Amino acid sequence: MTRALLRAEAVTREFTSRAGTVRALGATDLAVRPGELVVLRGPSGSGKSTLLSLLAGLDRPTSGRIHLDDERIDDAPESRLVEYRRDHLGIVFQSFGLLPVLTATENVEVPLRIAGVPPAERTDRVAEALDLVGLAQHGGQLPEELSGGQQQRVGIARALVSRPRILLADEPTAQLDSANAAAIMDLLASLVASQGVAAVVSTHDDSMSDRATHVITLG
Ligand SMILES: Nc1ncnc2c1ncn2[C@@H]1O[C@H](COP(=O)(O)OP(=O)(O)OP(=O)(O)O)[C@@H](O)[C@H]1O
Repeated sequence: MTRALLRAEAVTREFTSRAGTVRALGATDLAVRPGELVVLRGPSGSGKSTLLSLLAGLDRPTSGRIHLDDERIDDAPESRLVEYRRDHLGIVFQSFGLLPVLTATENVEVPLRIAGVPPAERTDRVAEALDLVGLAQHGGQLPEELSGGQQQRVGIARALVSRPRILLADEPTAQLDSANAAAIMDLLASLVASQGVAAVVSTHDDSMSDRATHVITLG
């Protein structure tokens, strides 16, 4: 079996305030390989967002380890985590995270502009990414001119356009009706398999677990 690309071992996260200590995430193991979709499920407050933040290097565990290949990222310097996010991660947001004044094409182009990809290559890669999510004909539309499901497709195209090795999504279907939610999960599952991305996706909705390679239940 291919080796795990991203691995968490016995990670926990506690937050301490004057009111006391809250255990946001109990000891959790996770491993995801290229082409796999790991679904995180569990009730509200069970630690799904906390775990995704740790995997994204946006927060650090209280105990436990996180590896990218052979490299520990839980204790890596912040400068390395910035590179890790830039070079390896695509992130899909619950509320889509699109810039309202930019068209679908321009939104998808943003990560490539930041990465300094030349204009001609940007055009090709944005067209390819919009095509992958079934929006080849909608690139000129603003987010407000698209349905919620279409906006999330733009969000997925933007996450994949930089060809990340890892895709993280925190409740990407929470703002969609059940038909659109199912369509987005099917799309994510097929893209993960076809693009060979290692994906970790959280959801409240147990029916989404059908698309998973592995399911991790928190809480
Ligand atoms: N910065 C923080 N300080 C204190 N407590 C926190 C912090 N972040 C999260 N928590 C607590 O940790 C627990 C887990 O939160 P988290 O947001 O990870 O859950 P979740 O499973 O993603 O929930 P939801 O499904 O509602 O998004 C909750 O009890 C939350 O209140």
